[in-house]
Amino acid sequence: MLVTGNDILIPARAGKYAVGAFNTNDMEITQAIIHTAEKLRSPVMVQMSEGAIKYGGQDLADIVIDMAHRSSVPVALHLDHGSSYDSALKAIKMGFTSVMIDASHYPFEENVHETRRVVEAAHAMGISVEAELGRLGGIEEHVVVDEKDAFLTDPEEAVKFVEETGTDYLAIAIGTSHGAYKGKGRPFIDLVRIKRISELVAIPLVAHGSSGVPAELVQRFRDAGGEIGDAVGIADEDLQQAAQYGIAKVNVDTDLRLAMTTGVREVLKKNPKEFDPRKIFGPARDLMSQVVEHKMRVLGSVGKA
Ligand SMILES: O=C(COP(=O)(O)O)N(O)CCCCO
Ligand code: NA
Ligand SMILES: [Zn+2]
Repeated sequence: MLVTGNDILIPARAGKYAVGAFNTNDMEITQAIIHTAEKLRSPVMVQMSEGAIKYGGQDLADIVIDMAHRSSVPVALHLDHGSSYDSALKAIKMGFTSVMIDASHYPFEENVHETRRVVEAAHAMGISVEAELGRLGGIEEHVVVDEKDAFLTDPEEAVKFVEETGTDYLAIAIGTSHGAYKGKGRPFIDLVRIKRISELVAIPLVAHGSSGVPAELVQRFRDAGGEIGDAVGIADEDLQQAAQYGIAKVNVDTDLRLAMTTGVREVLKKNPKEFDPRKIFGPARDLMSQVVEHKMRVLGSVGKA
C-alpha cells in the first residue's frame, strides 16, 4: 500500500530498526526495490532525486505509485534532496507521499524558514517532510575537531531546528558522504554524535551517503570492464549500530548504480551478440535485488511489514 514517510519511519525509530530509502531511475530498479520488500515483508521507501524526476518524470513516478498501491507492504514515494519549496510542492502534486527540503547549505535561520514553509504546506496535504541540518561530507579521521564540528550536526542545534520547523524526520551530518569514495579503510561515521542527537530528538533520524560499496561488487564491476578508484562505503556493523541509536531511514543509491551497471556490463561482455533488452536488464535487476535484500537484512526491517 502507498503510505507516507511517517507511517514507515515512526514505527522504525520506535522499533530500533532502519528502513532503506532506495533511489530509482527506471522500472527495473523500482521492481528490484519493491519486489524484494514484498519477498522479505519489509516496509520500504522509494526515492527520486530531482535528476530522476527530470529523467523519468510523471511516467516514472506513476510506475512507483501504481506498484506501491498494488504492493502488499507499505511503500512511500519520497522526493530526495528537494532543493526548493516549489520543487517539494511539485513533487506532492505528482503524487509523492514524502518530500525532503534540503536547505542545509543555508545559514540556520534560512534553513528553518525554508523548511517551515514546506512543512506547513505538506502537512496541510497530509504529506511527511524530511529536512537536513549540518553539512554532508566525508570526514577523514585526521580532521581536527573544530573543523569536524563545523560540518557535523550539533545536537543542541538539532533540538532547536526540530522545534522551530516541525519537520517529521531529520537528516543529520554524521561524517558520511554521497558517492563511491567515502574515505579510506573504514569510513568514519560519528556513532557517538548519533546517539547524543537521538537522546535529545525523538523524531526519526536519516542517514545519507550510506551505501556500503561492497568490495566484491566493486571487483565485479572492474572485472566486467568498469573503471573505478579505491571505492569504499559505510560498514554494515556501523549501520546496524546507527539503527539502534535512532537512525530510521538509510539512503542507498550508489550500491544500486554499481549493481545495475555491473549486471549490464557482464552480459554485454560475455555475449557480444546479445541485443535482447530483457536479457541485458534482467540480470541487472537480479543483482540489484540482491543488493536491496542485503541492505534490508543489515538494517533489520525484514518481517516488519
Ligand atoms: O544519500 C544518498 C545516497 O548516498 P550513496 O551515494 O551512499 O548511495 N542519496 O540522497 C542519494 C542521492 C545522492 C547521489 O548518490
Ligand atoms: Na532524502
Ligand atoms: Zn543524500
